[in-house]
Amino acid sequence: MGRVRLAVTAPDRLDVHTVEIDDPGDLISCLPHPSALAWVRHGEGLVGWGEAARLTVPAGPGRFTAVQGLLAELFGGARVDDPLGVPGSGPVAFGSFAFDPASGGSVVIVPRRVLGRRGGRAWLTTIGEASGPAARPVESADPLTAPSQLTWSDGALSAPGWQRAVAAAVQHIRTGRLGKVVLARDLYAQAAEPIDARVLLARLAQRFPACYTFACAGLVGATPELLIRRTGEEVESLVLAGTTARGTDPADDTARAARLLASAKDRHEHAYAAQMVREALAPLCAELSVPDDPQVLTLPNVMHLASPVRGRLHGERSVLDVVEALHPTPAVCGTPTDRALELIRHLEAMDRGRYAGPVGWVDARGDGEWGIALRCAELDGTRARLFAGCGIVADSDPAAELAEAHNKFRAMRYALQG
Ligand SMILES: C=C(O[C@H]1C=CC=C(C(=O)O)[C@@H]1O)C(=O)O
Repeated sequence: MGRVRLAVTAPDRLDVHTVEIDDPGDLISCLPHPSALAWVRHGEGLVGWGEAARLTVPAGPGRFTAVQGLLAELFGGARVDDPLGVPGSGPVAFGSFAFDPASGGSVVIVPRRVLGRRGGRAWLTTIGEASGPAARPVESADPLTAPSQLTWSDGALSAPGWQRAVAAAVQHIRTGRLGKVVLARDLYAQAAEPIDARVLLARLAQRFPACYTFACAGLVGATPELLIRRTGEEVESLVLAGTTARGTDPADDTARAARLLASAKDRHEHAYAAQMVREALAPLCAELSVPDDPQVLTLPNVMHLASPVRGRLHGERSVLDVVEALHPTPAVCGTPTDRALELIRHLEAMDRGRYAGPVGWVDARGDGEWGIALRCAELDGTRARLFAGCGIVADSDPAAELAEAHNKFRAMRYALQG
C-alpha cells in the first residue's frame, strides 16, 4: 500500500461472473441511468453502471499505486467466474483522478454491471451479487432528455484575464526558469434540467469516434490522448501536444497540417511531452519505441502533433503503476514538472479538479486503458463545468492560445448543444 489512505465502500467479498453475450450493438445506448461509466472508441470498449465498490482517494503522492494495492486485495479476494479472460472481462474498476496530486476528489468505482465489446466478442460482467450472472445487459432504462435552455458564463478567468495569465507565463518562461507550462481555463453551462451524461456521451462518440469517449462519476468527455494502454506486457501511448485549427476545405487542411509539422513553436511544445514520456517509460520497459518525428492527428475540431509510443514492460506492473510513472506529462503540466505545477496553481486561479488527470479502467490482471481527461466537463446537476488548456512556450501568443482553447471547447459545446 502507498502513502495515501483510501476510504473504501465494498462488501467483504465480491462475486464476479462474466458471460459471453450476443453483440449488444452500441454500448452507450445500453446505459440504463445517467450515472454512467464509459470508455468507448470506434464502438468498442466498456460501459458500466451501479456501484459494487467505491474508493475515495485523498490528495497525496502515490495515489495510483495505493489504488492498485487496494484493488489487488479486493479483486484477489473475489470469487471470479471469467471464462473469457480478455482485457476488461472479470472484475473491472473505472477511475478518474484529480490532476493535481495536492487535490482530493479522485474516484474509483467497481460497477455492478460491465458491458464489454471488442474484436467481434461481447461480454457482460455482474459484480457484487451472489445470485449469479445476469442474462441481459439492461432490464429497463430511464428516458433520455437532451440539455435545453443553456446559458454560458466564464469560470475563474474571463477571456482577457486568461490572456494576461498566458502573457505572464510567457514572461516566466523567458526568464529561463521553465521551458513549458500548460494553462487551462474553465467555462460554465447552465441547463434548465439535470444534464444526462448519456446524451453527451452519445453525441461525443458519434462525432469523435477516434477519441476515447469517457464518463466517470460525472466527468464526461472525449479525449484524443491515450496516456497508457497495457495489454499483458505490451504498452502503448499517444502523446499529443501542438495544435492548429481545422481548415475550411481539404486543401486548407493539408496546408495547415504541413504548417503544423513545420512549426518550430509546436515542435518544441511537442518535444517536451514526447521526451518526458520516453524518460518515464524507459526504466519500466525492456523495449521502447518513440518516433523521432511526430505525425498529424486530425480531429473534427483541431489537428494535433502526435507521437505513437509502444513498449514492452519488464517485471510485474499494472497499468496503474505505469500511470504513476507518467502523470502529469508535459501535455497537461509542463517542463520541469514541479515548476510548471507551481505556476499552474498560481496563474490559473482555479482547481482543475479531475480535468487533465488520468481517466480510464483497470482489470484484475492489471490490464487497462487510461487517457488524459481532456475535452471534458464536470457535471453537477443542471450545471456543466468545461475545461480547455494550451501548452505555452517562449514564443506563444496569448490571442492565438485563446483561439486554440476556444477550438478545444467546441467538443463539449457540441456535446451539450448538439
Ligand atoms: C491541455 C489540452 O490539450 C493538450 C493536448 C493536446 C494538445 C495540446 C496543445 O497543443 O496545447 C495540449 O497539450 C486540452 O485540450 O485541454
